[in-house]
Amino acid sequence: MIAAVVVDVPSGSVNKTFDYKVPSEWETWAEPGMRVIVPFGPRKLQGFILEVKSSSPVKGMKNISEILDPLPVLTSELIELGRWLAENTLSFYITAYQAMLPAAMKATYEKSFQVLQPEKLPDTIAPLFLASSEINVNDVTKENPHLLQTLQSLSKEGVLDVVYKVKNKANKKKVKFVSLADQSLAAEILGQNQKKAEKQKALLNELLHRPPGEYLLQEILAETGASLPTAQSLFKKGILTIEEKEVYRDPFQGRTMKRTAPLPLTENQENAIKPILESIENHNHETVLLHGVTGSGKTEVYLQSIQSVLDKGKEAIVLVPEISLTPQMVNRFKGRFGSAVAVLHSGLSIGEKYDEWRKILRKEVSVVVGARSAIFAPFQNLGIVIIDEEHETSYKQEDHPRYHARDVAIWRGKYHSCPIVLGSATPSLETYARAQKGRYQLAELANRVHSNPMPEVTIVDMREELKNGNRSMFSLPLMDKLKEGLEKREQSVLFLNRRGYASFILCRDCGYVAQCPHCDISLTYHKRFGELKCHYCGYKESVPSVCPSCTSEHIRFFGTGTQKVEEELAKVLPEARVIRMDVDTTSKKGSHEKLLTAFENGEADILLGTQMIAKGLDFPKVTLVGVLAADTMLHLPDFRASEKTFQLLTQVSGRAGRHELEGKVIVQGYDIQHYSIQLASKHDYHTFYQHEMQTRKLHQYPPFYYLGLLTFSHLDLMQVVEASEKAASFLSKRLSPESLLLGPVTSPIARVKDRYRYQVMIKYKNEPKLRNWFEEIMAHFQKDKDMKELQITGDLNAQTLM
Ligand SMILES: Nc1ncnc2c1ncn2[C@@H]1O[C@H](COP(=O)(O)OP(=O)(O)OP(=O)(O)O)[C@@H](O)[C@H]1O
Ligand SMILES: [Zn+2]
Ligand SMILES: [Zn+2]
Repeated sequence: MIAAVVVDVPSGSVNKTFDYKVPSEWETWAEPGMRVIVPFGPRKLQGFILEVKSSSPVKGMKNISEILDPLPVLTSELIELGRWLAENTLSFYITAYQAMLPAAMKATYEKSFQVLQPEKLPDTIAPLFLASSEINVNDVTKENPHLLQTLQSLSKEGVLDVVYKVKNKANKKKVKFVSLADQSLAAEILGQNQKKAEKQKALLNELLHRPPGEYLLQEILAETGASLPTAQSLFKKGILTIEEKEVYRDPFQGRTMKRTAPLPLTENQENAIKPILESIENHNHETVLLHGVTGSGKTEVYLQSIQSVLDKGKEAIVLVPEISLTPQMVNRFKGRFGSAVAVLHSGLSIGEKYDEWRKILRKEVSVVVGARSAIFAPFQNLGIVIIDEEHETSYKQEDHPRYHARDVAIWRGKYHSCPIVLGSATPSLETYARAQKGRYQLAELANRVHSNPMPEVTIVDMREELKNGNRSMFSLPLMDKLKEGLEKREQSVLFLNRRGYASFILCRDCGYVAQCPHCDISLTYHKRFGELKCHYCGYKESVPSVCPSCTSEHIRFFGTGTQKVEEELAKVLPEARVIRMDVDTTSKKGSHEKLLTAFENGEADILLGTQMIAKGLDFPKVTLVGVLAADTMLHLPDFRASEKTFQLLTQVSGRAGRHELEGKVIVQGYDIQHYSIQLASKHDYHTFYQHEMQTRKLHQYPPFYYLGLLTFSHLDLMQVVEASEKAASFLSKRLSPESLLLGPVTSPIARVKDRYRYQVMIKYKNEPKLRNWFEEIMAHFQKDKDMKELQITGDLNAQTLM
């Protein structure tokens, strides 16, 4: 039997399978999708069996060294998906497969020296091998780096051997369980009148009073004050059984979840769920866009759709952006489906993630709630995928493999003939446009549940405030409302948009922000060169000392941090209790949850935070939402700036007045006339969509064009310029006349880790060979010896140009 194996070397020359012999004793065992260890040159590497076959034209095949899994970890579906993924994201097969599995399953490699001829060891080296005939290369490098060269030459002479080992990080957690082995013996000991057996008796007493069965040894010891040796001596006497068993690390241990029952759906929800249920019922693939305003009850529609999938014995994946994967969110799913739910997110330890993932593989759960990579959950009977907040940019992975979870979901939906539900209050333009064209079905929830009104939004012009002598970061209307909330004992949320901070220049008198004359994009301030620059076309100008629009001298970089806001609050509202949530206060594990719970329990009046408080939160007592700098993001060098601003303002406003109490939103900013702010305040997605589509069309951006992006980086500026120019001219000779080639220009982040970055951008509608051209360019420079240090990344559907 022959196994075709893809090995763990992410490189163009080995981006294919290699044939290995399967030793006859493993023939009944080896299957596609299993991890194996194989010899590769002098090394041993981890790999995946992609195929087993009976013959191979290859001569002198080596044997597989080891099979790591008792069962395939990649299903046949995932093997196929990995191929598609690698080809469409221009990444290596091995990278695609590794992205589908928990990090714990990726091998680490160890190299060590082993003594073959001890008598030939020189005196300088011999002491190293006193304790063992083998030493780890890493230990040598750490402790005796000067000996490394000698060791290497000794291995060339055959005195030492170099041994390569593959280490598996995936470890299972084992825990001891205890039970009574002999009830009558136990009773006997309890009856004896021995003083010193006090602890033994307590232990036995505890077990005798519990229903027969096994219990965590740790727990019984803690309960009775007995020690491990006490238990062990009872085990030796045959009174107890102690057994080690594998357990899952449970990040939700000890938490009681209130079970929830399905709510009777409103008429709107009934209409919205119809196309989803139909797709489930008819067993056909359909992508449904669930466009529902904040608080319209989208989650209940998800829950009931999942229920109908589970009723059919199938499984469900729910994707949630990392940032809104809060305990509150998870509880809504665990509360409905209990232990049938696995959770995958980056807050879990490597071991916890591995355990959650194995529950899926072993079919012990049927619902997964997780961030982007949960889309690869190895379900074999998938019945639905739900992507909540589908517009979130975090669904696109900005590293190899550069996949978008939405595309993977739709691929899997076709494979399993099941519905994909994209939910959002502010769908991405791409998605809404597809729904308009009929490629997706559109289901709308235009009102909040029980017709709660959308909160009233007031926009405050901070230029006016400044003119009237208010130099504080809080406008008068916001101060009034904050005070009112305090008096009424209601809660407020203050949101500070930190992205885009200090990178642009703003006139505090007229709101002027410097724009590129060619690209409709704000210019970015480069402090080092004292200039303003366009990251799309390379246009630059020097920093003005007075505002070009109103000649004011109040032209400066803009920015405030949450900490500063907190200090200000303490000055103007000393009686307010404030919880601050930002990267600093939530870095410790569990702190995120602790802060939210404290706020929910009414331990604070004001929740102050960044992006991380914008989404998914549902607090009944929140009546006021204040947005401190609504327009900062507008000036990022990003063609999605308006869309992101609209989305964010809508999400933040959605936190107010979701229950009985009426909500109010105050939005502060300088550039408040901008349509994304004006339309968000009116909760008018449709007009925003129309307006933004026109802008995108005019400037040839998605969804009218796809963006292809090649990024080059090199330590040497000349090399990177040369390579990117060559690539641009190669492409310009081949692209169809409808496509546009822009660049090469420096990347928005012009240098990372001392590497200069350049990019070439292609705006295209239909360029079926673009993938091949990108591959050709990459292969060309890989062969070029002078370009060894050059790195190229390609993206056929870039979401951002950073
Ligand atoms: N059919 C229903 N009957 C009664 N209450 C409902 C119903 N559906 C949803 N709700 C309640 O309405 C509130 C808002 O619903 P939900 O959070 O699902 O909205 P959403 O559209 O997901 O909001 P967002 O996009 O802001 O997260 C929740 O408290 C939910 O329990
Ligand atoms: Zn001005
Ligand atoms: Zn420009």
